[in-house]
Amino acid sequence: MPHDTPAHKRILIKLSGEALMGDDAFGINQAVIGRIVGEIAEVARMGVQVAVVIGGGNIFRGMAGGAVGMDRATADYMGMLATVMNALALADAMNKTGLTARVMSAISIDQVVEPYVRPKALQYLEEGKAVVFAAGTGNPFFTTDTAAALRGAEIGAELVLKATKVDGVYSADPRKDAQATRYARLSFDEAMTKNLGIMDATAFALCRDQKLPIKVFSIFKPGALKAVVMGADEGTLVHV
Ligand SMILES: Nc1ncnc2c1ncn2[C@@H]1O[C@H](COP(=O)(O)OP(=O)(O)O)[C@@H](O)[C@H]1O
Ligand SMILES: O=c1ccn([C@@H]2O[C@H](COP(=O)(O)OP(=O)(O)O)[C@@H](O)[C@H]2O)c(=O)[nH]1
Repeated sequence: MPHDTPAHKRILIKLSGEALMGDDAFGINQAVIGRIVGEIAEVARMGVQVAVVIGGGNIFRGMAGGAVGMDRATADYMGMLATVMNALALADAMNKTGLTARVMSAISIDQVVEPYVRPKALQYLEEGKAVVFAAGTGNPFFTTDTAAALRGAEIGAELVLKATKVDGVYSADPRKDAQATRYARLSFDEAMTKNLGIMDATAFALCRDQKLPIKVFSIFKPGALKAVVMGADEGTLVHV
């Protein structure tokens, strides 16, 4: 049911690294980042407290081609460092739009960004600052989707918003199966037993146990983020 005021007070947005590439083959596209940040700033101006977990897939992924033959943990640390680069770019763009952003990293890299300290993150959110969580969970063998579930639970977010390339959860990967149909809502158990592939099982399990719902929506659809925040029927809701 749409509201006149935001339906949520504190949200955690998971932004895929690949969303920052736009149509480029690699890296960060400033025009794309500017547009995404504009949408985030709009919901922040409505009084919603915003935290972001940023991915790194546009630069490096522990499981991708560039890491073949590498020790997995080492490759994953490279992936986490990639998310730090994205976090810096995102916070820079946020600061330019008038939002005040703070980056907090799960691995210590003190000359570059401050470490993740939960009470400090909560303080920033209360002050209306946007907090960008970098370096995922700080552990190899995890993903930034799991980091989103973890940080979302830690900061008491009411909803995890998975901002991605597709406009919801489908019966099969819509990029591979044209017959796939989109769910308006589904339970965590369904998402996990059907192996729907949009998020990893660790992230789903953590959100399920913490009763933290997830909205999957397209970051490429203008206005979709605001619609989700207003409680509109946008994307797919994954719930307990
Ligand atoms: N059942 C499904 N419903 C929706 N998307 C799916 C599904 N299975 C796999 N996907 C894929 O998951 C991707 C979204 O996850 P995301 O984490 O943003 O991408 P990536 O893993 O490439 O960073 C989409 O690009 C989509 O192709
Ligand atoms: O807690 C974490 C989060 C991320 N990563 C590494 O960082 C990469 C980039 O993150 P992810 O693939 O989740 O980014 P996205 O798909 O959102 O762009 C991953 O492939 C992993 O190699 C990790 O090891 N631990």
